[in-house]
Amino acid sequence: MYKMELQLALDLVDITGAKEVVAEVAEYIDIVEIGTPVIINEGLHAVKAVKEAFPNLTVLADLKVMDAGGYEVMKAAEAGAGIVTILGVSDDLTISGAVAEAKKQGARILVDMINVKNLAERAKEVDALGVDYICVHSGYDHQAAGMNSFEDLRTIKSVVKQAKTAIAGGIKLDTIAEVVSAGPDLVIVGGGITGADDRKAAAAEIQKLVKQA
Ligand SMILES: O=C(CO)[C@H](O)[C@H](O)COP(=O)(O)O
Repeated sequence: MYKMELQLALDLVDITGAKEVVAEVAEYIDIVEIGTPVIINEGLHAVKAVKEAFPNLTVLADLKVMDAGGYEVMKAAEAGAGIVTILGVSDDLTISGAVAEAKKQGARILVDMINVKNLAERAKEVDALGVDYICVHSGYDHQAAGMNSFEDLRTIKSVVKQAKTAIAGGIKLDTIAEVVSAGPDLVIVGGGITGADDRKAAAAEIQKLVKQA
């Protein structure tokens, strides 16, 4: 049965803060992302700590790997990551190395298409490499310039045949309905939950819309 998933992205916290936020909203999310800034600051210890504290949640390590795909995936999976991110702009060898290692480790690969220029063409290529998710993403710098990835989601949905599709970047309560109606398999929300006055209520409301899809 088709079931859209919700991922909480944690970017601006340390390990203690990450565990506090997840404790508040765990019942509403399917996947918890340990964001790139957290891993830069804390290392893969953050992935390990969150997985140990919430063993029933899938933990995504947002490593945004660009090279040495197999090695990086191995280390993240050993720390407890169920999903690891690789950049779509990486070489095919990096992506296929990551996919092969993920298979060995029982983990999955999400390819982040941030800053990919030839989106439809690259999405087709990445799909053929056997990745699990292909994610369109407006990063913080794009968001600050008023951009989003809603149209990009439609583009990849029209060409991707095997992988699940995902969307990230600035999704909030006021845009979640539009995102959901475009039909991604995975919706990634960071600040829309972590920056809300009532994080639990925001997560509950976003989850409701995601699960109604
Ligand atoms: O990967 C990221 C930034 O590079 C973020 O985790 C992603 O954009 C989701 O966070 P937000 O909803 O706050 O934009």
